[in-house]
Amino acid sequence: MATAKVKIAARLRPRLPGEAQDDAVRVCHSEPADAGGSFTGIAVTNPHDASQVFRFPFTSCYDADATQAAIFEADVRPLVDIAWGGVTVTIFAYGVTSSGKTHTMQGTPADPGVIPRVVEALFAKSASPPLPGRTERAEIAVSYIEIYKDEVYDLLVARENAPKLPVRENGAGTVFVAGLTSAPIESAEAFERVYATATARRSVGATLLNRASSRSHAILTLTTRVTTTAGNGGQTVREGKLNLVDLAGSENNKLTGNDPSRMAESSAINKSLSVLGQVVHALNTGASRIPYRNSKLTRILQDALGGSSVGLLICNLAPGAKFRGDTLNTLNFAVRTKNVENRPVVNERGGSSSFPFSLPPPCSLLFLRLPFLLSSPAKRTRPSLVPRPAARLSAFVGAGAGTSRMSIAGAGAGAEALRGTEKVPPGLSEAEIEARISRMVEAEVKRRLEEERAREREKEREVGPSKDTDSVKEKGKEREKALPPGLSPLLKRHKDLDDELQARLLELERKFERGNGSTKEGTLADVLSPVSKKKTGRAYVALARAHSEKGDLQIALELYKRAETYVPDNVKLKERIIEIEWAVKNGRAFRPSPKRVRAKGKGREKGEGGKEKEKEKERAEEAREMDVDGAHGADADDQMEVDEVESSLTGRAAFAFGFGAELTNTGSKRSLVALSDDAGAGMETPAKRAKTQTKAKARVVVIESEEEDEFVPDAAPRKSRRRVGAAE
Ligand SMILES: Nc1ncnc2c1ncn2[C@@H]1O[C@H](COP(=O)(O)OP(=O)(O)OP(=O)(O)O)[C@@H](O)[C@H]1O
Repeated sequence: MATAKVKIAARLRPRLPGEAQDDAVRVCHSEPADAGGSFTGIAVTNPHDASQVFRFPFTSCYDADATQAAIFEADVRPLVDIAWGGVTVTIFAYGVTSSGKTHTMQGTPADPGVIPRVVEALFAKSASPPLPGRTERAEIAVSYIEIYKDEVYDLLVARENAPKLPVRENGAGTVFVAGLTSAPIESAEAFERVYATATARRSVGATLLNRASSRSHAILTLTTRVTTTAGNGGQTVREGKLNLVDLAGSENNKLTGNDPSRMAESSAINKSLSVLGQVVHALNTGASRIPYRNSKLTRILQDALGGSSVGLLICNLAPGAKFRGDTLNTLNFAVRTKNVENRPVVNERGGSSSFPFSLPPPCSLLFLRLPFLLSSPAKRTRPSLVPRPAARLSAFVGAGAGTSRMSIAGAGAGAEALRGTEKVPPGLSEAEIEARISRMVEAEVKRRLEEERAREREKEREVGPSKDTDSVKEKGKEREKALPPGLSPLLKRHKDLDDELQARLLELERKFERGNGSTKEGTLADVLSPVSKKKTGRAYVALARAHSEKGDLQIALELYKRAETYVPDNVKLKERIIEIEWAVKNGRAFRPSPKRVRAKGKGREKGEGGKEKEKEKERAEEAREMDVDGAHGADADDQMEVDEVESSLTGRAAFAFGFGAELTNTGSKRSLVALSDDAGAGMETPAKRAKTQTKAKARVVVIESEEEDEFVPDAAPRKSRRRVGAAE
């Protein structure tokens, strides 16, 4: 079956009144490129080094002057034709808050966006005459949901009557929203009325960046069913679908000025976008488990990412340095999404079609005549299409016929192991089933890690004198002895790394030297708990740092990339990788690592010894600065969960970076003070925010006076750092 990659279109919105004019983000159309040839795409000046420009090549790029019609004609209309032919098409608008997603998808009555234009195009198609000798009957229906704080609501139903809808999977593996209404529409005008009423129900709120900011993800689905009757009476039915998705924007809570209730929304938005980034990352790295189930958004969009849909990602960009960090995240997400491959199928029944017929989801077949605009909602019927839990679980653990995406390292055997461990009584809720599955996976991973450790210990016993000593001190000495030359001083300096982390470092170093890490790690990372992933990522970062200190940039790069497998959302890590890649590619020395900027006079130690101590702390804390954060040890799991949530709440953590960006040098300069705008997002309580603001002020002063500081770490204080500080 043919594959189709997700297409990307990038659109830069015009400056809004009050926004500063600068060239930080530019649309380039066939501009001369350094290596000859021409470049079309988006160019962004590196926030940390004005002499570098990141280039993101895209064939479809729209600058601030581009019209809604231009985007529709070039990128959307061809997809309408495809959907009409019986294929599922998903178009989603993605970008930071206030970047123009709703403007692009919805538009205004005077300047309609993608959605009204698609509807108009569908009705134009239904009115066009069929081929000679045939008759054609077209039916179009709409459904419309919003995902608000990870709950699904039907926007075609008045909110007070709209329950949270469950997301289900049918026997064919198709994910659908159970009980969702699907309203037939007879004309573009009828659609306008339904759409206007439904859109007014969408959760919208004011933030500092957008007076009408979407607080939910909205997915409008247009289902088309075209029945063609040939002269001999033979009939074919083609059913296509257009999912038009207006995602809520990732939010930097420093810029949005969100109050606590907005922050709760923001948290849900950023979390689901983070999962979206993880899904794309998992698809790109060929992971055996794609985390679709980690959010309703990704579960519902499953078909669009790695499924049977044709996809278009409209990447909305806000102009200027203020949004530059988010713009880079958006573009890197786009670069990664560009590599996601789908396998579209044509949904056609009857006749002599040579295409495979795939069963459409039950809801889209309903074409319910809905009384929702006219009569009492109590009379509405919501057919339950919920499969029996036991059946779903058996598919989940590999018993079904090819419908399961879930597997753990080692596939079949693991599935067997899981199957044997828990029986699922009928009548369990979805949440209970999920919880059981998580427990089983965790248990299985733990078992495997223990097995692996036992094997390692066995091997060590075989090859040399026993390293099993009673005291932790002696263990440490053994490790230092076993380290490759040049690394022992590193571990000495890293006194604050706990015993477990040191063991990991050693283990990872050995694995790396043996060159057997990569493929296995890809699968391990799939199944490790978030806490374990973070610990492993942190170990890799510390090791990478050691190699970069020795000047082994290539090895350091490799190790940083491995760290990324475990912590794919870590923005600072991605930035580090980009910087080293650039240094390696251009044969340059790697820049000094980012300094932790401290307020003058606070915690700063004088003299050479003080400086050295400070430097050591910086080295030891790099893993934490990389946001591979958290306290150490078994008792720290809660803390790490908190840190993980905090990290996912920052808009910057929400996206998976890719490395499609091409870096070039320019001679442009910019003010270092402006970095404070890009310094990253933090999701803070009011008390924490007050502290952060105080720190941020101090930081700006330091930046002005320390010209060599190019890197500003997140200002938000982290509990793990405080804990380390207390131990020092
Ligand atoms: N291409 C454009 N031309 C003119 N105005 C635009 C354009 N794109 C966006 N805008 C304006 O920018 C503002 C923010 O746009 P919009 O609400 O579409 O952003 P958004 O990405 O949907 O934000 P959020 O995620 O907060 O909902 C609006 O006032 C909108 O009218």
